[in-house]
Amino acid sequence: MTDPTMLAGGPLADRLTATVERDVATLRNHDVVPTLGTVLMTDDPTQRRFMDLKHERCASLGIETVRVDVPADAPAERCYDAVESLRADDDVTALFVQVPLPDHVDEQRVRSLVPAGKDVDCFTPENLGRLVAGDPHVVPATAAAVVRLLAEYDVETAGRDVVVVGRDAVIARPLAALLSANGPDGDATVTLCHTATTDLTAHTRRADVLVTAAGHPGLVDGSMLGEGVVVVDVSATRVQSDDSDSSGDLVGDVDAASAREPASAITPVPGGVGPLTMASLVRNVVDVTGRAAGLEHVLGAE
Ligand SMILES: Nc1nc2c(c(=O)[nH]1)N[C@@H](CN(C=O)c1ccc(C(=O)N[C@@H](CCC(=O)O)C(=O)O)cc1)CN2
Repeated sequence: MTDPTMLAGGPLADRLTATVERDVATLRNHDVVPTLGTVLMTDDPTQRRFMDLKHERCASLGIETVRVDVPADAPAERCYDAVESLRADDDVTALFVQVPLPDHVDEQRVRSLVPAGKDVDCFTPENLGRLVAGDPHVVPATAAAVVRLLAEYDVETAGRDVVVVGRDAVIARPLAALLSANGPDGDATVTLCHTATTDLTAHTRRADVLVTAAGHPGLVDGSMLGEGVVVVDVSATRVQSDDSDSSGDLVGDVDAASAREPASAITPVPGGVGPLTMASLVRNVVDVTGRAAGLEHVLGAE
């Protein structure tokens, strides 16, 4: 048995982040301050931590932030108001809404409130439509991270069967659009599996590349995989560890121990897609800021 290649996201994230750091300095030299406004409406500690990490990363790169946290049980209007205030704030150049939102919040309404020009997550109907039509204005951070990871590790997608487990509009659907698009990093035959899929194993077993984004630890194990599959685990769910003092372990959807045997390559959790998602997000912050200021041409120049 050969050990699978570990598709580590950290080194790729470091390279991408270095380009962001340079471009932030360039924008600031032109008196433009990239500023990310965020909205978080959850009590989930893992989601709160992801938001903390975003703000820490922005601060370390010279990106200003405005953070609005809304209690999960607050009226939905509080969420809409938060997005509207960031939308109206001229100092805020980029806007991000963390999902999932509570059930009583109308996510479609939130999507429509985000201005397309400040959207760093392909969250608005306009930007999602452009992406599906093959003319993306912005590529959502997690989907961008998966595509970059596959390309950087020379995982071929053209003509291959990619199975995505998940069907949300922030990660799974944009990813399916990108991987099935005509051209480099695309040309795959993509199947989306979800809770109503009758025989998940039949799909996962014939995948050349399996991407899981379901948020269900242990949903996929080694017995459900075909020989040589490339496994990209997007999910990161915190589960209680044996050590009751710790805050728990971060795990993906795939049981990594049993997946090692059939897989030819696999992303670690943590340390796989997550770090690259963060880097892609700050890249998007700089790109939308530069575009709005008419400074697109100076980005990436150094
Ligand atoms: N609107 C969106 N909401 C959410 C998305 C998204 O892409 N758009 N994805 C996740 C949260 N997320 C980004 O927003 C995110 C997830 C994971 C990480 C990360 O750095 N993970 C590290 C571990 C970090 C740790 O130590 O806890 C890793 O996997 O190595 C960053 C951002 C849900 N919501």
